[in-house]
Formats: sequence, structure tokens, C-alpha cells
Amino acid sequence: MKALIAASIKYQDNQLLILDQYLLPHEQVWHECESIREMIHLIQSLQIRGAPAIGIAASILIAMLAERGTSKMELTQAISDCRAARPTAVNLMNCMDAMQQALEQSEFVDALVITAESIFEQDRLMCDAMATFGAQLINDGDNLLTHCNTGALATAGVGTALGVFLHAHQAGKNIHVWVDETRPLLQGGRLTAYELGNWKIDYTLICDNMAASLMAKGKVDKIFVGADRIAANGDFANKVGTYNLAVLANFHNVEFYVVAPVTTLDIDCESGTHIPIEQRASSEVTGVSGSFGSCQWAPKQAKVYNPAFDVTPANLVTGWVLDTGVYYPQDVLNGCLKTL
Ligand SMILES: CSC[C@H]1O[C@H](OP(=O)(O)O)[C@H](O)[C@@H]1O
Repeated sequence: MKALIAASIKYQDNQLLILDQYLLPHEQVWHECESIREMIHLIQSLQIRGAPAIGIAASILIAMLAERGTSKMELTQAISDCRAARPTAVNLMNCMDAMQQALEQSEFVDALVITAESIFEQDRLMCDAMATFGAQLINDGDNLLTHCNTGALATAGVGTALGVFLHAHQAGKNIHVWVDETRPLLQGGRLTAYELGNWKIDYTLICDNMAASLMAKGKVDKIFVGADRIAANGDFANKVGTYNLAVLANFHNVEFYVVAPVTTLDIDCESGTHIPIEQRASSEVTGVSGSFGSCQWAPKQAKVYNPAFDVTPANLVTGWVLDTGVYYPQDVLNGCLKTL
């Protein structure tokens, strides 16, 4: 398999390295991944995260194991185990299904390698396409807002929603981005702030509960978010807190866009009510942990509700920015997502 180098994934010379996103931005630690068990732990602990990135990393590992001589039976189990690592981001399932199809070919090692390389390269191209389409929606001087992290760390390319901001910035548009810190795991405060800072894009970090008053003051022109799964009717799951933003945007007449590659589409899923939502550990809400250490502030006996995602209905979406173009409510109502 050829070298595959992205912001959070590095494959070269039979070695797969994964950047530990849980420790960013203060520590850059690369973990070598050599087993399915290690990959599943990295995915479930969000040391590697981001809907496209987890599917890409798992695919590269499977191909690497195949080149190392792992049996077809073990690879079948490995694909099945990886597929179940996290339940919401459909990219992971789509990638594992593609790898399973490759495994069923007679020359399965070559087929797995070709498929993993294609998944990687296609994601890079899709990121550029989304960024190009999305940047056309941004005007010079726009105040933008985003949630969670959807940059290069979460993909094999420049990202989804953050890639749109990068292309607008590179086109010379003067933009400012309000960055939701994104409780409970702070992907915005840790990762989006890190990426926008590296790209020299002007941003201001806010707590999630501050977005409403900014919109009330007319300080937000457009919101761009990512997605983990888009249903056939245009409803989509994304990091918890996205639905809050969609409702607020609708109330304050702020344009609200979702940015995702077609590998995030699940046309077998009729609507958002059918999207499985990952529930995560209480400790993520009762306190915080990371490269800075950890502390728990809530009472030990506190009951906790910690869904990793929520679902935004299509009727709150201004536009869907995909790698195949920008689609509007009438398009989606007419079933265009099923034809992509
Ligand atoms: C382009 S990443 C899409 C999506 O994935 C993130 O979730 P997580 O950080 O739990 O992997 C977030 O929902 C992003 O919008």
C-alpha cells in the first residue's frame, strides 16, 4: 500500500500512526496502531474522531493487516468489529462495507489495498469539492459560526465545514468564525480553535450557551456544521448541540448549512428518527479530562444524560453542501439525496 498522509492519520512503509486528538492542542502524540483492538479503542476514546476519519483509519488498518498475511476469516471478523465501534457515523459502516466487498474477491489483498487507497484519495477530493461549493456561499465580511470540529483532523483532506472556511479565507474573503467550544468533549475549543489558528483564520471561542445572544444581536450571518449521518429526507445527526443551533438559526433568520461528503448519506435511513444515537460515559459530563489532567465537579451520584449526537430536521436546514453540489429544501423534498 502506498503512503497515505493526512492530518491525523499517517500510513507509510507498513506502519500506521494515529494522532491522539484527545491530547490536542497541547500535546502532539502519535500512536502506532497494529490491531483491531487498538483501533477500536482509539475510535471509542475519540483519540481518532470525525465521521470520515474513523472510516478511513479503519480501512487502512484492515488493508495493512491483509498485507501482513492476516487470514480472510480474521479479516472478516475485524471488519465486523470495526463496523460496530461507534453507532452513529455512517461513514464507518460504508467504508467497512466497501472493504468487505473487496475481501470477497479472489485477489483480496490487492482488492483491500486498492479500496483503502481509494477511500483515502476520494475523501481528499470530496473535501476540496465541498470546500469549493461551500465557499461560494460565504461573503466578504461574514461572521460565521460552527460547532464541534470538522477540519483536516476529521478527514483525509481539508475537512468539511472547516474546509469551506479555509477555501473562503484562501480566496481572500475576510471572515470571522464564532467557535462553539462544544461540550462535553470540547472538540471546538480544543481542535477547531487549533486548526483555525494554524490557518490564521480570525475566530472567537465561545461557550455553547452564548450562541443564542450572538444571533439575537445580529452577530452571526451563517452557520456551517458537519454531519455524522444524513437520512434520505435530509434530516441529519451531528454533534449534540447542533439541533440547538438550528432552532436558534431558524428563529433568528440565520442561514444554516450542513456540509458533508456523500459517504455520510444513508439513503436506507428514511428519516432522522431512525438514526442510532451513541450514548457516552457519565464521566464526560460530570467533569473533564485531557492533556491538562482531569477533574470531576459534579456529585458522584449525579445521574447523567450524555448523547454524543442529536438530530436536526430537514425543515431547519437552509442548504446541504455536499461534494456533488449545494442542495436546497425543494431539491431534498423531491428526493434528490436518493439519486446521488
Ligand atoms: C467531519 S467530522 C463530522 C462530525 O463528527 C464529529 O463527531 P465526533 O467528534 O464525535 O467524531 C462531529 O459530529 C462532526 O461534525
